[in-house]
Amino acid sequence: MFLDEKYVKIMESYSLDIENNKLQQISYYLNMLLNYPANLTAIKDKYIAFEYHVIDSILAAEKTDEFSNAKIIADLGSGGGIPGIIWAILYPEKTFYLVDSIGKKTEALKKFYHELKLKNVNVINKRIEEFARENISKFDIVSSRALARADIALEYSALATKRNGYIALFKGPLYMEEEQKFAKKASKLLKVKEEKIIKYNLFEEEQKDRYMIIFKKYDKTPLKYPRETGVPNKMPLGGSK
Ligand SMILES: C[S@@+](CC[C@H](N)C(=O)[O-])C[C@H]1O[C@@H](n2cnc3c(N)ncnc32)[C@H](O)[C@@H]1O
Repeated sequence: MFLDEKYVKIMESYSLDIENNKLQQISYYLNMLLNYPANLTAIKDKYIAFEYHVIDSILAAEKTDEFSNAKIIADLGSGGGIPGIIWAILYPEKTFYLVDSIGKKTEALKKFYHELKLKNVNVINKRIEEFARENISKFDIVSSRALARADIALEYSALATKRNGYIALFKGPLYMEEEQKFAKKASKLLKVKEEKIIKYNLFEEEQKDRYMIIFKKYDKTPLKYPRETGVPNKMPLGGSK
């Protein structure tokens, strides 16, 4: 399989060392993602997409210690498969559940994992609120990227997370400025606690700050959460938008 040297250079610039066969699979995935007939990502330049989507997913996982022991992980609102498909390529020994309510996205995800011959991916076409009620305390880590404001993402994630497991939210700097106060209110109700904030940078020149916000589930989440489908987003636990 052809491997674009520029991807290797980008990886090196972040001091990342990924086996060649995995990098080839990631490059094949990115090619499918960017050329898929339905629009799955706004970014059309493959090198920018590589940095914005792929490096973001890799750095987030590598910098999160909790990730190394996790065996079963959910990616809520996976869209075109970020981070779920990239993580499934990188960590074949872990099992991933990728959830999205939009049928054309889950169809694309099924095609991608089939083409990539991934054996560790489950794609679920469902609203997250329903998925959570059917998968209580199942996951070591429940993660999401660009899904919703932090308090809403927490309500979606908490029930399906194991006790002493983690919720991992991909966020930008606006988390501290705008979302943290909402997340705090929701955390108390859901029995989760913000444990740490992991910072990393994307794009050398612009130094784009990215954050993984890690919450620990310290007790059982009351079964009334997540509330009925659509309610978490309409009436967020942290207060009105
Ligand atoms: C902005 S996209 C992000 C996709 C991907 N995680 C990424 O970073 O590129 C958010 C995705 O979440 C899905 N989504 C939002 N709310 C949802 C819900 N309540 N249940 C299931 N999927 C949901 C949408 O369909 C969409 O594909």
